[in-house]
Amino acid sequence: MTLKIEHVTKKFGDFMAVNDLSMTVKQGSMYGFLGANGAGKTTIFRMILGLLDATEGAITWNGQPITYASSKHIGYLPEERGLYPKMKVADQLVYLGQLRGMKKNEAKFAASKWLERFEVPHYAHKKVEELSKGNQQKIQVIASIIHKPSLIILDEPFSGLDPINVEMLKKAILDIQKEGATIVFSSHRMDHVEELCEQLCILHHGESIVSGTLSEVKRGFGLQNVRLKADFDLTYLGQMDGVSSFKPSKEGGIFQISEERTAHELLRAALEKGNIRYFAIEEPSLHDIFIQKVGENHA
Ligand SMILES: Nc1ncnc2c1ncn2[C@@H]1O[C@H](COP(=O)(O)OP(=O)(O)OP(=O)(O)O)[C@@H](O)[C@H]1O
Repeated sequence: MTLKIEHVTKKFGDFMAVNDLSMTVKQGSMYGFLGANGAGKTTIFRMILGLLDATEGAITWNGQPITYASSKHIGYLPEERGLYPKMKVADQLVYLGQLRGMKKNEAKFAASKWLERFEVPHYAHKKVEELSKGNQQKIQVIASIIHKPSLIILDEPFSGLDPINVEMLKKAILDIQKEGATIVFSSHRMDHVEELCEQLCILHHGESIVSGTLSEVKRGFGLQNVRLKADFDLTYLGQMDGVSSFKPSKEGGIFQISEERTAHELLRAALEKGNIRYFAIEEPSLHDIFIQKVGENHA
């Protein structure tokens, strides 16, 4: 069961929201979409789910387009959260579970299990509107996974959650993946994608500007970071041959380099000047890659 997106384009009138996007998400993997506001993430999710028609191209799950009939096997956390504010939490989860083919008892059991897991069992009999935004978000996440879907699409699942709840949700998502689900999510947080996803794509104005496994993306970037801390100002080293950029930090700075020998030259040059307190060659973070690639493609 593979999710395949093949040469998909979406136009709204003359506006190109998604341009010739192709990708394959393997069964049981976790795929992350990164992109600035308006990059096209939600539009792609809606097309995957069949809520929007692609202008061109095809999207299939297990070889077939997703339709209402297959929706029992799909979980979706929409960007615009859509719970019934006046309905009680447990009643709502059971109702939504039943809509996706669960028996009432099964849905009740699953609802209480997830409410416990997300540490909100005491809200079961409260109306959704009485909950804080973050807790409503947790209920909405439960609503999208309660029926044990095999494909789960989460549009910014971490937004609005505090750090404790972010960790709780990450762990839950990883456990669901371990049980075999394929998970696709969007986020503005690079670290979440870096930590969770095997594959990712950076979208910019509806086009994929970087995609692949995390290690392919990092290797393909071609630059590494050298982090140096010293008792003196390192700015002058930013001019050295082989250094493509220098970012000063509190006690030193980060140099971007394309060849490892430049790292050793930097260290040697710095040691000639004075005392070095820290030296490390680091792979680029997704944050570095995002900033650089989106910057290069900025229209
Ligand atoms: N129904 C629509 N009609 C016209 N334009 C639309 C429509 N839906 C989306 N767009 C446009 O398509 C582009 C992509 O929007 P989309 O919501 O997919 O972005 P996104 O990456 O999810 O952004 P965000 O991170 O802000 O949620 C935007 O420029 C948006 O204005």
